[in-house]
Amino acid sequence: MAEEECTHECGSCGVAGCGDRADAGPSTFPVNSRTKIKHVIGVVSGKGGVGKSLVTSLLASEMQKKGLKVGILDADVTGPSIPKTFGVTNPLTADADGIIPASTQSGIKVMSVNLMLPKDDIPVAWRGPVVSGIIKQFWGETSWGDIDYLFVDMPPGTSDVFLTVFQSLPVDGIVTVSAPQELVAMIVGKAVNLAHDLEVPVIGLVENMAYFKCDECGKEHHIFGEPQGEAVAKKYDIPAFATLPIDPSFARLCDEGKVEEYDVDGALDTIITQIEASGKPEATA
Ligand SMILES: Nc1ncnc2c1ncn2[C@@H]1O[C@H](COP(=O)(O)OP(=O)(O)OP(=O)(O)O)[C@@H](O)[C@H]1O
Repeated sequence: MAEEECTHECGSCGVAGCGDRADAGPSTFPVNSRTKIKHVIGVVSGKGGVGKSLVTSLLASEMQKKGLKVGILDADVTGPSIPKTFGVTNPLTADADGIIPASTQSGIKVMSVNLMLPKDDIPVAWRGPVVSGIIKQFWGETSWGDIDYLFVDMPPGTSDVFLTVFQSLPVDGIVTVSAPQELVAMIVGKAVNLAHDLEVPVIGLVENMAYFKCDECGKEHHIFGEPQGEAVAKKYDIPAFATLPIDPSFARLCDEGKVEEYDVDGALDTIITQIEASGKPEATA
């Protein structure tokens, strides 16, 4: 169910995305004067640890390599991993116009709560309304500049952050990430159905860790069971589908903060083509 239990006391309620609010709907949160974001793409997974942040990072890197202007809003506020994946450690700064996002080696702009903490191992244990407030700040108080595609790395599952982002930011569509286990596919179905409830198009499905290719025999082994992403994509009418292998170099490059150096060798092209094809003319003016 997409709806929160509503007390109808909007003034004291922090659930920014509640459908009963008078100000509900896309673009509820304004942007600052130095921001022009054309398209917003959410990256979601029904379950943690399936590679959602990796897929966000790879999609962003691939689109940046194509010459597009790309940003990442790390909405996984309690488990932020984007700065580490890109090796971004500089603390955020601000000027009179707003917060200045960090920049990766290739120029992807990044906003993440980890860039606001004095040490990156300090835990963030905040309730939903506070987390929603942070996302609002990342969206509205950041001087993003010109961005063609802003990727929003969502927390896993379908928490109230999901509602905040999808009802309050002008999201063009979502890319969902799964791994081959049946349970994960079932949980992805929940995220897809919620996106449908919120009228957010599902652009693509990436089945991560679909196989492991043996260096010696060249055979593909299905470590986590038979891939089922294609069937899941068909079942939910998701227009683009892609797979990524289990590749130890992903983990190594993420740990070293060098994810931009990975060459996906066209593996995400179907998703990228669909992202480019399905964008609304313009998300914010
Ligand atoms: N295909 C892969 N091959 C090898 N390692 C991978 C692969 N995909 C992800 N990993 C590794 O698994 C770990 C979890 O990945 P990631 O952080 O992207 O997952 P997540 O779904 O975003 O997790 P959470 O939702 O809990 O934040 C990372 O260390 C990442 O490098």
